[in-house]
Amino acid sequence: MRTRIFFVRHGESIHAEQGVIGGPQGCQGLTARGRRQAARLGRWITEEIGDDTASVHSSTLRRAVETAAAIAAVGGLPVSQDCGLCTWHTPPEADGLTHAEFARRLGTEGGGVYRPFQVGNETWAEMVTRTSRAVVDLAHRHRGETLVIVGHAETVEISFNALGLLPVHRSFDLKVSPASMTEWVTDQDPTQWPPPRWTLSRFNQSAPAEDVPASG
Ligand SMILES: O=C(O)[C@@H](CO)OP(=O)(O)O
Repeated sequence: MRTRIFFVRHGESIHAEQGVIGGPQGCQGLTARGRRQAARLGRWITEEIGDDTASVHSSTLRRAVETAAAIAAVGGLPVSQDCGLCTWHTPPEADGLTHAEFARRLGTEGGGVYRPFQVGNETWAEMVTRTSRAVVDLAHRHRGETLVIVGHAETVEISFNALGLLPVHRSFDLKVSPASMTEWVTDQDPTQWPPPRWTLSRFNQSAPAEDVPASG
């Protein structure tokens, strides 16, 4: 029994171009380039899935929902949303602010792994637990299948905690590009105790270039 999870970071997004907090209000979805990236990613991932039973799961934020829809559309895959897969649950009053304004209005001293960097924000440890729970629940429900999880830079980073069982605080950074794919695989049962051993088989990869049909 093989269980495979493709973690995808959404395509280029309007909130990143604007440099604002992209919560439910601040996220305006993908840019035109981001939509093209998502469609290309969809064609690549659909090919990689082959004949496996597969499903697509995204965070509830528009940039991830649009990316997931584009991927699911290629192979006619079922798609669902889970707020457990969202990036930081920032306070509502921060949604749509620039990062500088967020820090100015709500920044607080003594932020760390278990304390927030802004008043009312989630802590890193809380997000690791919330996202890991969502990922592990999906692996349980879909054991023996292939899952596409479409989220954020943090969703991909936290796959190292959820599946690789790294400690909550990492002593190195991970670069996760928009429209990238990271793949984890296990031949063990994801519902077993002690936890299964997963293999990180690809990290932060972009869809390969496609042949452009000759015109005329
Ligand atoms: O919300 C964001 O701006 C970032 C946070 O690092 O995540 P992503 O761009 O991947 O959604």
